[in-house]
Amino acid sequence: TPVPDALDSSDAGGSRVVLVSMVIAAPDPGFAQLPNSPLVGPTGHSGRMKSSLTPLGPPVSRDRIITSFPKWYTPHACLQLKEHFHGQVSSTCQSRNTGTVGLRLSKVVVVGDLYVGKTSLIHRFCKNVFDRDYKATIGVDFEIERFEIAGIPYSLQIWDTAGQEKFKCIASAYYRGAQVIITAFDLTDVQTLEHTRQWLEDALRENEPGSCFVFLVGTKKDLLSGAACEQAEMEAVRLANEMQAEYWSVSAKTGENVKAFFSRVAALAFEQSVLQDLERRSSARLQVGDGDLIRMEGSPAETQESKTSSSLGCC
Ligand SMILES: Nc1nc2c(ncn2[C@@H]2O[C@H](COP(=O)(O)OP(=O)(O)OP(=O)(O)O)[C@@H](O)[C@H]2O)c(=O)[nH]1
Repeated sequence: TPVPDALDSSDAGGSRVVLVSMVIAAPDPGFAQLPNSPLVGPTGHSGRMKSSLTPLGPPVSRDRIITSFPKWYTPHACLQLKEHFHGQVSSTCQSRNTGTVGLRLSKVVVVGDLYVGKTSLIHRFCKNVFDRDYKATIGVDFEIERFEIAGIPYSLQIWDTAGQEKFKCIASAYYRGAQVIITAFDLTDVQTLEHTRQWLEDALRENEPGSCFVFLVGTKKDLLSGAACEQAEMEAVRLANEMQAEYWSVSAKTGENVKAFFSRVAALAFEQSVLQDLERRSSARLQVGDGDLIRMEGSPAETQESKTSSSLGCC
């Protein structure tokens, strides 16, 4: 999977211009390009891979430490109802036996119509800022957020994509390898909710079936009264269930639910990464340890036959 590296980001005529280039593929989609890896050059922009990402860097900030499993927003549209980490994950973390998970950057892609507030949501979480002025994203941009989950370092690489139709082809090149897809819509604009289906379909097309967690996020919660918000949420929850997505309402302006939402994203992605790592390691052990595991393709009779004919054909 090609790993894009943002090179430059600047303001130009009310747009955030982000130039991107491709660098050599990472071995596994979503797997960490180590921040100090020679594959990643200096970027000089907000999405730069900071050297502080190395395990020897400074500790993560206190509000990125997750010790108990973060709760859903509504039980009517959530990916998991449980309130604790998976037992196997807890014990693996306690024994610090999480393999490569601590070096992992899980890819999160944020999609949705223009002006719904994707950039604002990411900036509120990553930089704790809110900008009232609209600057359209051109292409893509990313931020990296470091967490400590159940005592293990973990990072999310959060991709902000352009909502404008004319940039869709650039943005869609970055959907691949996503562990999490966030489809955002504006709670005050029902059309943007309707469009989330298409955004999701486009993002899923670039990924393995069943490999992504999907979130549906209603933005600009501060602009709605309680009753209007409830009405909009009802529609959104119905659609979230159709999409098999977890639903959240947030406000980048006030910060409401923003941290809780990304903590939930990080915890779900982390738990899945640990479980996948355990599975990978146990199947690797089986293949190395079990002498019977060199399997022959086809039935024994076929195998024998092909062996015979091949040896007959040989001079
Ligand atoms: N009141 C309010 N305004 C918001 C909120 N989030 C975003 N906005 C405003 O909505 C406008 C669009 O926000 P952006 O974050 O740039 O939207 P975007 O989805 O990234 O847009 P594209 O980059 O074109 O895809 C800006 O003027 C923001 O200030 C919010 O939570 N509350």
